[in-house]
Amino acid sequence: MDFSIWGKVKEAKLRYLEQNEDPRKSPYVPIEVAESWIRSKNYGVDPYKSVQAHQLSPKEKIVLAERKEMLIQTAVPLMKKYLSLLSASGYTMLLTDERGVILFIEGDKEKVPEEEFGTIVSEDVTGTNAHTLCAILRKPVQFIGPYNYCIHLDENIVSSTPIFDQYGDLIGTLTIYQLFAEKDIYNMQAHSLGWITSMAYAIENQLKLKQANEELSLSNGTLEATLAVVEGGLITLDKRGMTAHINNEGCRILGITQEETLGEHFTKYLQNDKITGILKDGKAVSNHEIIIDNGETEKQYVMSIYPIVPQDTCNINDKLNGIVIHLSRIENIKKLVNDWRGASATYSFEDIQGKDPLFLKIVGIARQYSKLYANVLIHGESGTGKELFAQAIHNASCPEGPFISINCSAMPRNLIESELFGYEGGAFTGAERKGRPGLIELANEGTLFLDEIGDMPLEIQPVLLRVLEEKKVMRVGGKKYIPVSFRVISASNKNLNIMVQEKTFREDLYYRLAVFKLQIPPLRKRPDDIISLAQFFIKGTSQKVGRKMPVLSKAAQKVIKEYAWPGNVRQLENSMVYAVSLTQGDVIGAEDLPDDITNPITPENSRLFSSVMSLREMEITAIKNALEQTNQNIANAANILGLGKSTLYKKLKEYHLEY
Ligand SMILES: Nc1ncnc2c1ncn2[C@@H]1O[C@H](COP(=O)(O)OP(=O)(O)OP(=O)(O)O)[C@@H](O)[C@H]1O
Repeated sequence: MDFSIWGKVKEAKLRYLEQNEDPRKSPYVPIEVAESWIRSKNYGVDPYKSVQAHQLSPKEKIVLAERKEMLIQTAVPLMKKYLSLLSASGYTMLLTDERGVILFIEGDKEKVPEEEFGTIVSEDVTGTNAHTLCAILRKPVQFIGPYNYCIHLDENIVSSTPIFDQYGDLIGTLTIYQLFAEKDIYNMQAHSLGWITSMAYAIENQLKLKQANEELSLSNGTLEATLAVVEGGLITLDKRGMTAHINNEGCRILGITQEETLGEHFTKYLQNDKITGILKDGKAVSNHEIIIDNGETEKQYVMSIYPIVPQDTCNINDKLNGIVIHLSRIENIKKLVNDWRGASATYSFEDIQGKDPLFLKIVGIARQYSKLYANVLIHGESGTGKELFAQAIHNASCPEGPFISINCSAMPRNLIESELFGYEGGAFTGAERKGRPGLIELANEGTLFLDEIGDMPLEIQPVLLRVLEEKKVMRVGGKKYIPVSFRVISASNKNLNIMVQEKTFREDLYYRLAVFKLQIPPLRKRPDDIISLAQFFIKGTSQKVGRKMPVLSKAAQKVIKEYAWPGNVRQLENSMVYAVSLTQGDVIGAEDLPDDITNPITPENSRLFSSVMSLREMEITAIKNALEQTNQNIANAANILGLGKSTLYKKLKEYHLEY
């Protein structure tokens, strides 16, 4: 820099200030400086006033301190260090933000105006100065005193350099200035621009490093947080199969701690061919069923494995960096399946109506049973409410678990085994490719309700017994056992004790099922409940169809009280639905009740019907004959009868016929 022009610049500035002579025409004034003088004049800056800086408001200062925290923390220690190294006095260093607001000032304070954090020293306030010009030009500048717009700064020499962030955005300026009168000026000033540009460079590098570290720790934190909330176990292995990461759920599933797994080969805690496979061929595995023994229990999980490959890789075999294993509880999937197939219990103990003392005692016993996780056998005539009790017990003990109901009499014999136990892919002709879990597997952690258990085929009984004893099930055609835990509630209207004596039901299975027994009394044995139950059903039906609840006439009450109700509560419910639908007015008369209730077949009047067979009897006889002729073949019998197979099953159930 040529310091001999000092006086020439001073003169040019005075001519501009006093005679308004265009400074751009002076050969001694750089064009950027001349233009800045013109802007300063237009801003109304007074060049003869020594202190004219403004302060930010206290609130603005707080915001600024937060915004520039990282820059201040990085730059200030460096500035202090450089200043302490300078033996000569008379130096001042200034750090500003990109708008020209002071962030830090340090040095020979006696010789510079008293400025502090938050002071605005921008071009529009203090006129042309080195740091604002360097910010405008986005490059280092060196200033001789008279370049400054204000006269009182004429004796300074200043070097300013911009500071950029990692994205190339201007975030501040670094300035060093000294008084012209100081000794050794040529020598020192020649170096000062070099000092501050290298300092700014060092600040920028440190900032980049800090920012990169911050981003890394943010992304690490995000990853950790994500892995912690992800449902299921997550394990990351490197390409050699060594464990790089495992989340808490993963540890819980495997029954191990992070310390035991990290850096260890996966085979130490999880033996699986699929994992070995993907480490070799890099091919993802999705939804593979797996059984894991965590040292205490064996549980079923669904495992998916994903290869980790660089984003730009097409051929994963060459560049597998590692794999991510995801383990989720199979119960989540089963729950979904059960929700879809409506495998849940709707009734609870509150839904069981009745005030008969004997009946209430049974409800109390059932409540006790629900607290103990043991199998229950419910005996009672058809329609007495056996399933209602089963659902209530289930809901009182494990409402979250599935309630899988199986009607043993309605299930086709040839399908019962695969329905109950499931099957592996290709186990038999017509089996699905991937196989299917059975109802017992789906009942895991819930209740398996075996309705009409007396109709469970004898050949299936030992298999069911084994499942109940060993608490594990093997699918048809399968090779491995799947652990299961469920409560069996079975129901029967047949006397299983007699069936055991007649050897049509296995004794060992009977004792497994009948840990607790419930005997539901028929409706005729609790006459006090008949009218209240009838009214309960009338009310429910009227509400459903949105009409006023009709009253049960005295005559109707007499009829239903005297009737024997062979179909029990179900028959009473159906009769009340019928009566509500038939009644036009507000009263249900005896004539509104179904015929079989008002004119029951009694020993006295049965003679009238003896020569004529009822439709029901005719159907039963026809079905029996067809089954006999076809050697119990349902498909052929249905063919002979001109019925669909499912209709025939329904009728067999309805008439309680064996096949
Ligand atoms: N005490 C009761 N309170 C209210 N409703 C009842 C009661 N008992 C039975 N019901 C109703 O009667 C109908 C038949 O009950 P449920 O199906 O439980 O009988 P079940 O003994 O299992 O019959 P089945 O032996 O024919 O399978 C259901 O609609 C049930 O809600």
